[in-house]
Amino acid sequence: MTIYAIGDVQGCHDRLEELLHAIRAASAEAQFIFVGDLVNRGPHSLATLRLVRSLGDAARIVLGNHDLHLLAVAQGIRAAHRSDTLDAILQAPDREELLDWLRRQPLAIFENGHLLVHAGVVPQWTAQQTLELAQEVESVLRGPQWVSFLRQMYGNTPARWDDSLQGADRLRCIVNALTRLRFCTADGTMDLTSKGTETELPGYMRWFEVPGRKTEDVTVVFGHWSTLGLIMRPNLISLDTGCLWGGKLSAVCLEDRRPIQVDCPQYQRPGSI
Ligand SMILES: Nc1ncnc2c1ncn2[C@@H]1O[C@H](COP(=O)(O)OP(=O)(O)OP(=O)(O)OP(=O)(O)OC[C@H]2O[C@@H](n3cnc4c(N)ncnc43)[C@H](O)[C@@H]2O)[C@@H](O)[C@H]1O
Repeated sequence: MTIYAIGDVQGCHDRLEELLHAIRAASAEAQFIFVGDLVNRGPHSLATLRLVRSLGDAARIVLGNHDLHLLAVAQGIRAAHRSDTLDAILQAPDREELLDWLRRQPLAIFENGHLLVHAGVVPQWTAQQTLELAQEVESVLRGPQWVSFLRQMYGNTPARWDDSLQGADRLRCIVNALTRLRFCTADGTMDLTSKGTETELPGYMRWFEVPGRKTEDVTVVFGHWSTLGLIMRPNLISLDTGCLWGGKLSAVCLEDRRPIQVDCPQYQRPGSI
């Protein structure tokens, strides 16, 4: 089975259609794993959601922070941001089916030696532990308490994972690592504010450059961090190539690591948000 991981689409539906076309030209039976942030800030979030859902069993996704943001806005828990492009989804006749489908998606997937998450993994977590912790959040999102979970999801604390964390703090820490992490310290303390490629905060580094992180034995595939661009290392693939910002939309074949990219017009100007 040929599987392509696909980076952050963020509502760039037409670019996604072009990318899927290019992938299928290379491999007609290809399957897809999206690394999250299907929606928001780009022009066609509704069409993107419908397209990915319509792929059925051929597509899997992990949830990103913008996908969770959509769920929270739809429940009236968060106000829409001025740069949001979610209105068409919120007004769509199939809104409930789409949102119900979205909230049942995982936050981490393991596929043939690859761990796929939206943003990152703290250094203390093994791949197996990451999947188990993701499942804790997934079961809440799929269950009757999902709206109250979203109410408690926001915030940057606790900044450091501890196995003894309980309740909302535990779930928030898991969500923040999997969907928002960029920089952390060697002991896994997260900085959830810096967005560039480097941080000047002493002791903080890119999460995937923490020496001895426990996911070094698998290939972690992630999106979220558009300023990094495409990174391919033996045990790492970074896939958000700034489609939204006038970069590219990228896919990488998990079997042979062949990248396929399409160029994107600039929908948002860097620095304007
Ligand atoms: N538990 C939780 N707690 C809090 N919030 C939660 C949450 N769960 C979900 N959320 C939600 O998360 C949402 C987004 O938060 P934000 O903080 O707004 O978004 P982000 O995903 O961190 O950054 P962004 O989307 O700008 O990232 P990118 O790498 O593309 O871009 C990064 C920067 O790079 C810049 N950039 C891009 N391309 C560039 C280029 N070519 N040159 C220079 N700069 C560039 C851009 O200007 C941009 O500022 C919020 O709506 C919130 O509701």
